[in-house]
Amino acid sequence: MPNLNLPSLLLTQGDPAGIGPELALRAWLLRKEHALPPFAVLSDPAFLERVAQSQGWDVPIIAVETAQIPKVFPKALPVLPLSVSVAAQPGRPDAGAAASVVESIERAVQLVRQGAASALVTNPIAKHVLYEAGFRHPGHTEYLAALASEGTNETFHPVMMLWSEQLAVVPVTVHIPLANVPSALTTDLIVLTGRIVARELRERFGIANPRLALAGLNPHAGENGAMGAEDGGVIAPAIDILRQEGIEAAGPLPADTMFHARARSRYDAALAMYHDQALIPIKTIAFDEAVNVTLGLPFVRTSPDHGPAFDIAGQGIARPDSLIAAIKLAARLGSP
Ligand SMILES: NC(=O)C1=CN([C@@H]2O[C@H](COP(=O)(O)OP(=O)(O)OC[C@H]3O[C@@H](n4cnc5c(N)ncnc54)[C@H](O)[C@@H]3O)[C@@H](O)[C@H]2O)C=CC1
Ligand SMILES: NCC(=O)COP(=O)(O)O
Repeated sequence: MPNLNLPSLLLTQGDPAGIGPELALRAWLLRKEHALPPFAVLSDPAFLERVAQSQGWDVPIIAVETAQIPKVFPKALPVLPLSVSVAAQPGRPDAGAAASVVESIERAVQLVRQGAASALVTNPIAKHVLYEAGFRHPGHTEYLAALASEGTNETFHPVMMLWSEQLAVVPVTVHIPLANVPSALTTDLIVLTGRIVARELRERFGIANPRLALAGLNPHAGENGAMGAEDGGVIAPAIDILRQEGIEAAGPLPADTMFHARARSRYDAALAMYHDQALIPIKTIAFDEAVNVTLGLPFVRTSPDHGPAFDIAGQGIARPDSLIAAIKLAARLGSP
């Protein structure tokens, strides 16, 4: 049975030509099996009806306001209608759909900030498609931080964490070209990221004394400076500062030997220095289960670990596991 006592979640539409819309429908179909909390999708109800029909899935869709989500959820997929209609051909991304993608994210953030829902689960977007339409943020992670600070005097440093039962990883630098990583990597940035991760593992994940492991940047963590200066000159000083603040932090560790099973048992989260150093191990170990969670925001945001998978969109073969894991984690972290 779906657990109707849990607060409602909001799912964004994601790229309508990708697998996000069909995964939202699948998650609703699997709601009882996975005891999912009530959720609604911010999209065009007629578009989602067409997606369900094209797959031959029996998913009644009802346009709602947030207060109605728990009541409607057991019998139909609640949808918060957007101001625009949505049309898309599976696997054929079109920058013309960007307005609906962005509205879905913005309205979901607004509603969560107003307390009308407990957390946000974003469906995948293709960043290059949004860039074509003038979107200026590297991805959700950075965009959500900008939305979170709107109308306040606060700024938020968003931290991307990919989490699974087997491994949690955090890229310290995120959506930047590899060539820019060494100059973007500063002791301050690593310390700030480590503090946020330690705090949220404690406060949101309930780990009393989080253990962090920090990767080096260069082969063999720099081989005592012979293979790069960042490990000793930038990362090691950050680890010293984190330790002085009482945070358990190991490293800089050679990245090639810190992700096997025995090594993973020694830490709660690995801080990697760039995107692929973090995401390759977790997507190799736990592609179907891992969840992307943004730390450092004043609200909970999770997402599946994968992208819009245009190559299989509309075929009904995309696995809903990571979206379901994202819904479960959002419910857990968003519970009062
Ligand atoms: N949270 C987000 O919005 C994310 C967005 N992206 C975006 O995705 C776009 C495309 O990236 P790709 O590298 O192609 O990654 P992708 O994750 O969309 O696809 C990579 C491969 O994994 C497969 N795959 C992905 N999800 C699957 C699922 N649920 N079930 C079965 N197979 C699945 C795809 O079919 C493809 O072969 C990029 O533009 C990137 O910006 C990537 C990751 C997360
Ligand atoms: N590879 C993960 C990813 O790109 C997710 O980015 P975001 O849209 O969640 O910021």
